[in-house]
Amino acid sequence: MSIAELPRTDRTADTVHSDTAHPDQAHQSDGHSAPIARGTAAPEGIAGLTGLDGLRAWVAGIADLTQPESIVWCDGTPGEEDRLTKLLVAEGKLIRLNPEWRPNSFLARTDPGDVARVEDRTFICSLDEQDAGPTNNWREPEAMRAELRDVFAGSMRGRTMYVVPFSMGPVGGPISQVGVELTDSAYVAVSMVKMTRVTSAVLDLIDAGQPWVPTVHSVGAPLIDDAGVRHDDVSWPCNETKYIVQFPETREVWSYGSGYGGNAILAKKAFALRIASAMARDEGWLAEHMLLIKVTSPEGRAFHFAAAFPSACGKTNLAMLRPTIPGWTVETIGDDIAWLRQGPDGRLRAINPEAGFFGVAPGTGELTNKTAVETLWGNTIFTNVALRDDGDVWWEGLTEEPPAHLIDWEGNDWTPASGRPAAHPNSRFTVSAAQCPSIADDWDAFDGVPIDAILFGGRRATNVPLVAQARDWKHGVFIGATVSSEKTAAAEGTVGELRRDPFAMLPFCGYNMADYWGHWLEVGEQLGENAPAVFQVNWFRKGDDGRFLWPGFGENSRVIEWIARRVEGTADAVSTPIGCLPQAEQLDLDGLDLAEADVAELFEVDRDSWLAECDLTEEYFEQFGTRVPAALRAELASLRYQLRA
Ligand SMILES: Nc1nc2c(ncn2[C@@H]2O[C@H](COP(=O)(O)OP(=O)(O)OP(=O)(O)O)[C@@H](O)[C@H]2O)c(=O)[nH]1
Ligand SMILES: O=C([O-])CC(=O)C(=O)O
Ligand SMILES: [Mn+2]
Repeated sequence: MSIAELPRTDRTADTVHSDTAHPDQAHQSDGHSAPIARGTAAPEGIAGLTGLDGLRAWVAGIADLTQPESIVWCDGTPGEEDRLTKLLVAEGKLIRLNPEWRPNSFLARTDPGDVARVEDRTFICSLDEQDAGPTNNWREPEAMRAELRDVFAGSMRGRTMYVVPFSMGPVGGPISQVGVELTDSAYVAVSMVKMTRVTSAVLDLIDAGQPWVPTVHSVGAPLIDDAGVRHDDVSWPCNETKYIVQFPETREVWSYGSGYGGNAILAKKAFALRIASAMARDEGWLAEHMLLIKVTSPEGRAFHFAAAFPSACGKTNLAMLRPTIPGWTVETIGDDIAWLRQGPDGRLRAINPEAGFFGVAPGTGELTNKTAVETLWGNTIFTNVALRDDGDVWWEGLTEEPPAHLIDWEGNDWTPASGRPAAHPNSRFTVSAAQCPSIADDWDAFDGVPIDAILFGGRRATNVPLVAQARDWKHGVFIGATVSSEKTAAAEGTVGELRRDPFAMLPFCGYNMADYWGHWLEVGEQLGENAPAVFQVNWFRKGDDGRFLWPGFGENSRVIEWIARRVEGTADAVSTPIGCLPQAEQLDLDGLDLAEADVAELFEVDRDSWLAECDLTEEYFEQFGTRVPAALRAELASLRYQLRA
């Protein structure tokens, strides 16, 4: 057996261990207090918790607080995953899919109230409110710690607490970081194994003194109540009250009440973006909501692009793009998060810190994203998709014709006449990156890949052209800072509402957004001549009749080609106030059935609506006061000047 089962025998978390456990895990913990009980938000991070002793003390402290029935240390081995998924099936928390169609794959159905990220329950608890900024929910750290102490007290009673040590990025790599998630959800533990590098090698790094990020997760549904009475479990335990809390100074995460991936797989949005963005600010690098691809031209030249699009705006699809134009290939490096740092050669280098994909199911089909469909052949956890009568899964867009009968994501009978989606719009798949047929050979390169271009995108029915190139880095930062996009089902709220989502980081920036823009400007200065080219793209512009003007998906390769040619210096552009656009004949539209009027509209820059957009930008900047970098105000002034010319 590869897991150390460590049942608690009393409140000091005495442990027994299996003979295959990491040698140091066998050490009996001594019930030191956890960081939550330190009573101070002093920015010493986990300085007091270095080494394995520090880790054990922290685990014991959290166990004291949350009172789990047993503690299991995870090491990410296949045997462990098998054991956990079998347990989840036995508990009715996962449905095993028909192995004939989908080997070693499972379906989870969440509570209908726990289907997406909860942005209004996501908190940045910096010491100074101004450091969280107006776009984050701020709470005073001490007050939040007191509140968390209350909600986490006894929250794991009757459950197992999993200790999940993980590396973001290749273990020991120069851009990588390590962390540990404590969770009372086996679904989350298994998801972490697919999404990150869970291995006992992380414990060796911690043992050697490497700093690590502590993260705590509880579904907030103890099985034993205050009177000591045991209750039956449910298939998706969660709590109506939710907290997703980041302490950027002490680099800690606390998540309570939700089992949904974006709220509970804490290595992902909470650590790799909210905490990591604050680390990156302090240390001179970038933690971004970006996909990473390697693009190879017919002549064999390789380019690497990073692209930031808001949630459910096409990152996974672009990361797995199948070019429709001859001679070009696109390979996948990452689909959601990138960490970027200037390398010894002066260039900006990027890694994908994750090791799996937590992708949107609806809209993923043979015609739109065949690579994803192939990636999902087996070893996949599906959440909130529909179940077919033959024991396989289905979602809107997987096939053109829906099956005649399904069980929908809420467990009810469904037919095409039901008049509601069979899969939840934010239903997801969780699968390891290694299974992706388009994964690049160097996707897990120790020191990352050199970035040639950065793309910013959003979901805009109007105004924003198919593609435009920023004049320089500063203009690029202005474009990134002012992106607006229609809201999607990836977060609770009104779908379709237009909102500013700077750098696609609105829900993920762990500090003041205006300071973040300033940080980007500084990184640009540091990169100088080596700074990547910056572009804006929009696959989602619509005609008056409401249909998409651009076919998107594989056809986006035509835009990728133009971008690569711009980087290479072999494609021309026309200068407009908002940036450099391709002339129609410079973009390869061969074989596309596009009306001339539609092409014209795709590239239209309407001066009046852009001037109106400038007014909104000025208004938007106001909330950040004097923290808005002067360079961005200058960009706004220059844009207005050119639009009025
Ligand atoms: N019309 C159109 N739709 C697209 C295009 N690319 C992606 N989509 C759709 O947009 C939705 C979200 O796409 P994803 O690629 O999963 O988005 P994402 O940015 O990875 O989303 P997160 O995982 O939430 O960060 C899916 O329903 C896609 O089918 C495109 O080029 N055109
Ligand atoms: O975090 C999540 O729930 C999924 C995701 O990638 C996003 O919303 O950007
Ligand atoms: Mn995402």
